[in-house]
Amino acid sequence: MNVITVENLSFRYRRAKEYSLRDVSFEVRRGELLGIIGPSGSGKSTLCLTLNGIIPHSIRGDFSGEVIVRDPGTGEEYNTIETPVAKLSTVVGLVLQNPESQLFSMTVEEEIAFGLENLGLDRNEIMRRLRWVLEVSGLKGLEKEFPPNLSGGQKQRLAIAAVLAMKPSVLVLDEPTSQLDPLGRNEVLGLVLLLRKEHGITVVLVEHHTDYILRFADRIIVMDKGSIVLEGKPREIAEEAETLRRLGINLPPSLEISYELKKRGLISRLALTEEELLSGIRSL
Ligand SMILES: Nc1ncnc2c1ncn2[C@@H]1O[C@H](COP(=O)(O)OP(=O)(O)OP(=O)(O)O)[C@@H](O)[C@H]1O
Repeated sequence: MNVITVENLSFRYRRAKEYSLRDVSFEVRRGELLGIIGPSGSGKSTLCLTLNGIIPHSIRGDFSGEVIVRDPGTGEEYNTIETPVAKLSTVVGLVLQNPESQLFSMTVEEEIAFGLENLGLDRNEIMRRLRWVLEVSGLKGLEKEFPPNLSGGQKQRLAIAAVLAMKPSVLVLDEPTSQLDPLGRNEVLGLVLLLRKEHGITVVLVEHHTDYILRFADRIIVMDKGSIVLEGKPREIAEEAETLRRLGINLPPSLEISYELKKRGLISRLALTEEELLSGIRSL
């Protein structure tokens, strides 16, 4: 079942000369982790903003095509053009690159409760959801902390927790680790995996660390100049290493090395991870 269906979507920001999205069509399937990669300026962030209606409701421009969001709980479908962002956000939660742009409360728990109060939920339900997201995001014990005092990884986990509290079926994360050190990055990506595996949340993840996407995504979309240029399973995308390189996408060392070995006929299978590379080399 598709939770999001994008059909022939094109978008040009107001006053921009060029289209940032050009005739983009794809679907997000329930329960999957869909990775999106592409060079800078290829339209990844713009695409994320269309998935919960921020484009075209808050950011305007020339918009054509459709984004249909389906709530897997109720089976209801929403065309983003006709549905307010507040409604769409209960199905599709969007986490931006810079967590600070999403945090504005005095304490961690207020930050999480804020959106819930706006949903008009009763006190008991707010407390239930608050306890749940604090637990899963690993922020328990930090309820009274002032968000700017948190580490980078904790801030981003708080931004995810605040979105998660709305109980979305789909989490869209736009380069959530780009501002983080490797420790923070692992914290955040670990949380994303946990949400998907243990809480059945569908994930759309834009990430320039291709190693993570190749290792954990079920499917990958590659964007260039506002269009989808490749789509497939990680192994299919890895086979296109030449194209990825040409687009300026960084390949993980295991893929670079195994690609060269395979080209020379030394191994038969590309390595998506270091473990796969080592076992390929051992069998040489
Ligand atoms: N608010 C805006 N107004 C006008 N043009 C914009 C705006 N935001 C982005 N663009 C343009 O749209 C195109 C796609 O940008 P977008 O940020 O979606 O790409 P991206 O793949 O997310 O890049 P990055 O990896 O650097 O974040 C770029 O040419 C960019 O300059």
